[in-house]
Amino acid sequence: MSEASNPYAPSPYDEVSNVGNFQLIESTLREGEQFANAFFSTEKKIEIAKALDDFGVDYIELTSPVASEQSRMDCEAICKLGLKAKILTHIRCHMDDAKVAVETGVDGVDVVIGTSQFLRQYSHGKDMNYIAKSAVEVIEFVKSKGLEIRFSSEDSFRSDIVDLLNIYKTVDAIGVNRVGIADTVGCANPRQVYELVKTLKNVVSCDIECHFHDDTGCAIGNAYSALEAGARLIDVSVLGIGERNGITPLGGLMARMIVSAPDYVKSKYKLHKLRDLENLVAEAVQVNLPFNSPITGFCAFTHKAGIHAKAILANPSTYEILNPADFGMTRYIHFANRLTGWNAIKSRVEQLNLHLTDDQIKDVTAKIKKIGDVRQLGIDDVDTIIKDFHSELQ
Ligand SMILES: CC(=O)SCCNC(=O)CCNC(=O)[C@H](O)C(C)(C)COP(=O)(O)OP(=O)(O)OC[C@H]1O[C@@H](n2cnc3c(N)ncnc32)[C@H](O)[C@@H]1OP(=O)(O)O
Ligand SMILES: O=C(O)CCC(=O)C(=O)O
Ligand SMILES: [Zn+2]
Repeated sequence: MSEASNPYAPSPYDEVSNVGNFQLIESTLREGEQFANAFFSTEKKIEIAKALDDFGVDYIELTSPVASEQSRMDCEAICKLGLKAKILTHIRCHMDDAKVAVETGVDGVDVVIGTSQFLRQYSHGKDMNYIAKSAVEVIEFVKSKGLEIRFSSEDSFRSDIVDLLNIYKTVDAIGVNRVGIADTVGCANPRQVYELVKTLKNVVSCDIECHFHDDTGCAIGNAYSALEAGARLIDVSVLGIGERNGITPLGGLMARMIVSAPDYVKSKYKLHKLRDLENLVAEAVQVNLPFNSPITGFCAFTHKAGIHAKAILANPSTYEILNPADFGMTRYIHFANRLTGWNAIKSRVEQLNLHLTDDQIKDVTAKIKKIGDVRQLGIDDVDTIIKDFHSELQ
């Protein structure tokens, strides 16, 4: 489908939308390292960074170099790989951290500080004046080293809107490359995201980056809303790994975005590498790929009920918004169950290279459903039922 005739594409009148012009800040090696199971050796970090680069992400964000001596050395090692993606590290809004960060060889620094009352009171204990003063100091210092700098307000959606807009205005005025909005606790909904991004867009001239946690299941939807409202960059991690239940997953966002901006997504990202990338990270953090992951979940392109199977066989678009071939995947018609129908069984009969009339196929389908009523069926069971039925007719 061309983007002009695509009903899921942004309207041409929607001037602020970046749905067809977004960038990814890939944070598996920063936010993802905050996932409960994560421990990445230097070799594993390098393998993941190379795979992310090959996939085509725009930025790779790394753990703060002040987190530990090895974190600092790993940051330096990844910077030396000469990847196409720009390398960022993520630090607190403090000169001590900034001084270490700029020596690692990164292309840019992502600086963050909590602006909500919760974090101001219980995390760093600083007021907005102090935050603004230290932000200006850190930003000017990082810029003086010729590096990209992003300023982000942690817990943006529970921060006072006037405080937020003031601090963003201040950092924009001194030439920050991006400002970040962070839904640190996953409390925001798509409408709130749209409104905040749209408001911010009228206040700053730099790009807007967004970071969404998935505590309430909105991380992909919120990312989409942010882009619709004019945000340019979205933070993702492979499988969404991060603090608690994580952030916007790379694969899930690709699924959403390919529907709305197919040409852009297909030309920019090597989508057929997604499964290998997810397997690499899943193995590194010792989890299985979730069954319900968009695209790579084991049943993401499996069709089971007879009504679905019939229509899918006639035209896959009936029950698929994503084309598995775009991701190097294949669809599967699950016919070994009592919800099957004669059209699915007919397709299996043809695969087995047997010849039965439609009435005969309906009879054998009834047999399959009868057995499927009393026990779980496997492919072999159904093939045997079909072959026996066929032999008895000879
Ligand atoms: C929402 C996010 O995910 S933000 C990114 C989170 N990433 C990390 O935390 C990186 C890994 N962290 C670490 O290795 C450690 O926490 C370190 C090295 C950064 C700090 O370690 P410690 O000095 O032992 O402090 P600790 O972790 O107990 O507490 C955090 C400190 O940072 C301060 N702080 C927290 N956020 C910020 C901020 N954005 N800007 C400046 N200072 C901050 C807190 O006030 C506290 O300082 P304190 O020593 O005066 O109490
Ligand atoms: O730096 C940011 O924008 C986000 C930091 C973070 O991980 C969060 O607030 O959840
Ligand atoms: Zn986060």
